[in-house]
Amino acid sequence: MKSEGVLKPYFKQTWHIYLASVTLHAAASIIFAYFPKVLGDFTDKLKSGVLGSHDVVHYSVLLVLIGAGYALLGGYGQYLVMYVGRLFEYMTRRRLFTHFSHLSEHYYSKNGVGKMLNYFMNDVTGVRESISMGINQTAMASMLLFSCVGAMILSDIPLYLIAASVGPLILIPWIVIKIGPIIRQRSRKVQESLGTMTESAEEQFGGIRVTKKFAVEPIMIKRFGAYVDQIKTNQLSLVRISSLFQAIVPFLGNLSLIVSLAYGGYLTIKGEITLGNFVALTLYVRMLMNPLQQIGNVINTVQRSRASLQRLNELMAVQPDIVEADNAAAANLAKSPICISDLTFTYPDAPQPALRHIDLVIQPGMTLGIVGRTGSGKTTLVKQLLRVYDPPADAIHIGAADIREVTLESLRNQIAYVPQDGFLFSTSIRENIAFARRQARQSDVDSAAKQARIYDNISEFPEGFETKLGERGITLSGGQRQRTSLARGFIMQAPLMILDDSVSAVDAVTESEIVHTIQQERQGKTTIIIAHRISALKHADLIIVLNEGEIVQRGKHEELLAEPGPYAELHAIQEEGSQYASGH
Ligand SMILES: Nc1ncnc2c1ncn2[C@@H]1O[C@H](COP(=O)(O)OP(=O)(O)OP(=O)(O)O)[C@@H](O)[C@H]1O
Repeated sequence: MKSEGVLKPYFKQTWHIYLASVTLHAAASIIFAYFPKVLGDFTDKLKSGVLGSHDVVHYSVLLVLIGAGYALLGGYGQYLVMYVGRLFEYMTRRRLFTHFSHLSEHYYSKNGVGKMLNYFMNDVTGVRESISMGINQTAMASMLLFSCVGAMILSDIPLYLIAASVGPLILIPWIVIKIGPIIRQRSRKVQESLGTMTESAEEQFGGIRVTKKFAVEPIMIKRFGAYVDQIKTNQLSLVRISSLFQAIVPFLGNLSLIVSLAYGGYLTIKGEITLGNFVALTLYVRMLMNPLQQIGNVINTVQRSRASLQRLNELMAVQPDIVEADNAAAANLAKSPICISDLTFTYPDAPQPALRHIDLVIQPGMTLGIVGRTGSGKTTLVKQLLRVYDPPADAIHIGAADIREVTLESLRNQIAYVPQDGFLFSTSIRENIAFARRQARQSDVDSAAKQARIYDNISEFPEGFETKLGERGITLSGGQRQRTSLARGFIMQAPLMILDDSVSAVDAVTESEIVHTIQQERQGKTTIIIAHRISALKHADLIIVLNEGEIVQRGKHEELLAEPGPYAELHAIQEEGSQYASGH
């Protein structure tokens, strides 16, 4: 699959609007180029004393028509190009978001959210400026240049006078070529430092509670201040070169004006050109200044946005790590066993495997418990079943099919994965629970909430299930959050439910109620429970103990208790703890 980049699909859709806009700009510029000619003719008639009152009316009407035509055509052309510019932002942000949503977890673990936001905001806007303001001004300016030079050549103004007057202006493109790359390089530095600051801000806002608890605000402020300082330094260096550029261009324009006034004035006094031609020449030179300056500005903007465009195109070219196989077929997790054989998995760039030689069969309908110390590979194992990371070929089969040849949609629709820290969105509790089942009835939401033992808490909120969470709403406690995301898992009634330490933040009594519900509600359906507390999984049909990516023990609760090993040790520690807690 080849990426089309961001501009190609956009221009495919909008080229006719651009064509209309450029045509309107061209027409406006041609009309406007008549302005000095009309004034020149007027001056000549005035000077030769043949100007009658009907001539005054004639010239006035002509000037009004030129002004109105320029404003109407140019204005409408401008509107069109601004309109398509906004369309670019809209289209590109939508495409970027769709693309982001297909990228794998691995991509996100390597690229911070701040970087993504930077792509979304600054880069898209930067490119939009180039292709709306840039194209608009380039079209307008080049047409005006073309028309002015054409009109001057067609008039009686001698070519050598035109050449001398316009000469300094010709230096402008040279200046642009010299200074442009420096501007581009400095601008890239500004963008990079902005990206770093956004990333840091995002992380620090995310971790603000931790910062406050540890009272380390001054350190964080200082660290953030360093990023802001870096932006200031980079921006000042950009401003210096841009200002130099912005100053040289008008200076050259004024130089042209001085030459045309001095040399043109001299030739007029000598009678070699008419006064009308002198007036027209100075007006033309004045008129040429703006478009040339605009072209300079546009080149500046385009230089700056080229880096943005490059970043966006590179991003659109990133291929998701997990892709659907051509021959992918839907899996049926309700009927097919999951067979894991000799699975060894290493994270990209990791020095050693996170899972080693895993052999396991998960029969449909069974409950599997997974225990193990932190970092032993529990989450990694279930992520392989979700294909968050792809396992090696032939390592996991669902029925007869390799999991890599199963459609992602069928897999993810049939698995309810409840992580330890399920993310809740800033919307109503109802929408959070019915996240994967948008059409769920209220009765389904109610029963999922009851199963997750969160129903009573929600009912106590004045707005019940419509209570908003997050920035614009209330904040749930850690345990309430966990149970809300547990309800989100229950409502799916999926053939496979994975509880990844999903009741770690609830009290022991509630946990045992939830475990009891799981046993009842999920009879006949496959459930995987990852837990640190043995009480949460001792009812499982099979329990595996992971250590450093390997299965070191497997069996039922009683069997594992009977053999010496980490399971019995963990049980002893937890039993001791609970006896101590209950005062025995
Ligand atoms: N995205 C990742 N990239 C690289 N290494 C990772 C990634 N995620 C986890 N690991 C590493 O893989 C190993 C297993 O991690 P995993 O999250 O599976 O452990 P876990 O048993 O679920 O731990 P916990 O009980 O703390 O949740 C750890 O050494 C961890 O550092």
